[in-house]
Amino acid sequence: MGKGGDANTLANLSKDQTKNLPKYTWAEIQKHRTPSDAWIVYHNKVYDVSNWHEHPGGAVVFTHAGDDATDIFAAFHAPGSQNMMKKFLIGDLIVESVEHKDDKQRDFERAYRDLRAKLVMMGMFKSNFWFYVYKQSFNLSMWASAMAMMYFSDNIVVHLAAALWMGLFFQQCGWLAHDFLHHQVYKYRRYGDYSGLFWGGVMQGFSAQWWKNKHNGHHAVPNLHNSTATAQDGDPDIDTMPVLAWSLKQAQSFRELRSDGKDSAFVKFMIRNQKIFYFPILLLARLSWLNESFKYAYGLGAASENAALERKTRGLQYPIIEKVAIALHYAWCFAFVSGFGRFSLAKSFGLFMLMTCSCGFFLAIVFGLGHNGMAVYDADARPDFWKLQVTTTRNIIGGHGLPQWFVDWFCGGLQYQVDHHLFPGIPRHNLKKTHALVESFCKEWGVKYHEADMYDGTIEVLQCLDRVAMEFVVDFVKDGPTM
Ligand code: HEM
Repeated sequence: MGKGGDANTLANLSKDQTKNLPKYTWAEIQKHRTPSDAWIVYHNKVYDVSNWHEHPGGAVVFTHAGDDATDIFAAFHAPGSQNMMKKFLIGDLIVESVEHKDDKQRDFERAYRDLRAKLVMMGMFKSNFWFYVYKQSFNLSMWASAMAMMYFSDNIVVHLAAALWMGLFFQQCGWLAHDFLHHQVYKYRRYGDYSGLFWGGVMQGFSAQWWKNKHNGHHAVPNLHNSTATAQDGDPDIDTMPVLAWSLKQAQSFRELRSDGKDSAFVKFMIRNQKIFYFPILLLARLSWLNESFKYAYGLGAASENAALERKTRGLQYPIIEKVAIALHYAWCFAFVSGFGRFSLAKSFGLFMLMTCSCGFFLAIVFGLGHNGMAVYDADARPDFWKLQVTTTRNIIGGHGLPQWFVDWFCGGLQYQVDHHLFPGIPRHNLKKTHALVESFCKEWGVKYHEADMYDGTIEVLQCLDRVAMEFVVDFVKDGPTM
């Protein structure tokens, strides 16, 4: 194990390519912002990636069409990937035309790129073999103990406890698959994919490629709204309409889909009461993800047009393994919830729902704490990479009776959500050290960094839902007929 990050990549590229290339203004770059007409900027060079659906990272490449992708590129790629960029190079950016950046902003960007290089030099991107041996052994022992409880006991209380324990096991598998599929663990990326297919597919029931499409998209544009209700240029994780809205604009977004331009009764009811529905929706999250994964892996549909297009044009990277992994998952789950053939259908279904809903809650509460109730941006108003990642994200700390060691274990590294978003390739055991540098960097450059414990963070999320619901109600009351 062990790998280095992408410290400084420009130098490798440009030697024989800089001469006689067309020069483009920033205004020109911004015109090419759709998948069929997509230009991106990387270290002041311009690349045309229009219709490049075969990109090994999938549709996420289009999230930065018409924009600067320098930092998001560094966040995702293995050293050496930039060599593949040559064939897309079409010109140079006229740096003076980038009017929205003053000298202070340029210094800031240089400083955070230097910080990244410093972290690479410090070995923060290198994983610890024994840490992951320990985490995987612990997870396997959770699985084996839940199976044994169901197999050996005839006591219903033990069966219920086993289903809950399995729900927690699924959550922990989610964190392991997350680390592997972000390529935090192995230098050789295929090993990370295989481990992700095991922990995410066989054990957790999710399609690895479905997850990458959704999760990498989220990382590229966290808390960014789609420009229209049908557009695919926003964060898929906050694409929760018509049941939850994270801003007034999002709450109103379904109007444009109706001929009368008004909100449906369903939207009005859901958004008005969204604070109440938040927890029940978390309980159902895993069911929805299982459904999306199954459809994606077996080619039966996709949750978004973006995912459907990626599935159609690129296919699955591991077509057989993906399908077998999910089939194996349901096979062992069936044995587990049926008490190895001893239980009635009703009891088996009840146990399935208990482990599925508890896992949904355990996973989604951490995701919610990570981003919900933090800043949301319109696609057009996206700030620079660092400010976007930091201001849309919340770290989770111990508090209100929950000790830090429990938070660390339960959140699986995502308690350092801010640091993880800035450097998704850093393995979780190095995030604490990384965090110290990130926090002081934010202080030095005046970027608002936020953390809260699980209780306070959840209150912030509910307050945000309530605030948006109130704004929405005021808005449609203002709009409607006088009573
Ligand atoms: C011309 C531009 C680009 C080229 C040539 C390129 C090339 C590649 C290559 C070779 C890989 C596979 C090896 C690796 O993971 O490093 C990859 C993966 C990836 N790329 Fe790109 N890329 C480009 C732009 C982008 C952009 C702009 C984004 C994000 C906005 C992006 C996101 C990703 C992601 C998330 C992966 C990892 C997928 C996985 O884990 O399987 N790429 N890209």
